[in-house]
Amino acid sequence: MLTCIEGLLDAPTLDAVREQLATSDSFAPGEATAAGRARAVKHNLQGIGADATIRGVTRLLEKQLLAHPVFRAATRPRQFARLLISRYDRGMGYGTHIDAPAIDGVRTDVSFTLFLSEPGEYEGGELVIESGAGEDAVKLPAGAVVCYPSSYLHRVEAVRSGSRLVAVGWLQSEVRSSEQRKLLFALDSALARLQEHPGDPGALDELANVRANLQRMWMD
Ligand SMILES: O=C(O)CCC(=O)C(=O)O
Ligand SMILES: [Fe+2]
Repeated sequence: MLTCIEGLLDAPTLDAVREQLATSDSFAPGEATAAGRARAVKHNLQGIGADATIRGVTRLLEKQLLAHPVFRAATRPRQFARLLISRYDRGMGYGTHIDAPAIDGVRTDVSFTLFLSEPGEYEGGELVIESGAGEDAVKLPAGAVVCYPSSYLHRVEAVRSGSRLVAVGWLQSEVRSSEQRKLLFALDSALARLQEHPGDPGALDELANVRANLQRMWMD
């Protein structure tokens, strides 16, 4: 399941982050932070983790992500494995790969991309995610995040013009199974909708769906 959350960063935070990264020259070839087969297909620039600006930005972004109720409900974070700032200038991309199962000893259950550039600032650069149902090409407004199970193959199409700036990250979830996370997320969102509008028919459909899926899961 893919979850897209718009407006995760508010405008002042987004502006501050972009300003700091625009004046930073702390980017290096991204191959160093890829392992295995991914290394050969990774062509981008990466914020250098030891740099004070990059560290400050990644800390701030982690805080914002953890403070967002929908991000929390969708991912149920236990621990971030890593957060990286990535830049794709013209001609750069990242071929089809699977993310490492663990980073620095932390299991990766959820991968996410937090967009820092507006879609109109670059051509190409779609994040294409291969879920069981086919491919989704994702290109979101600045300040939005997409979360997906780390078990999905994915790629970043070559940037044809402009520059694509994102924060990418991985986390271990309190709920290891993506199927179970999806059910809990559906329950959370139905409950929130019912609290707001008692009897909301969309929320009742969602509850009926969760019930049927649980029954299917548990029935012999
Ligand atoms: O830039 C992105 O949206 C995702 C990059 C990616 O797949 C990775 O760094 O492993
Ligand atoms: Fe990846």
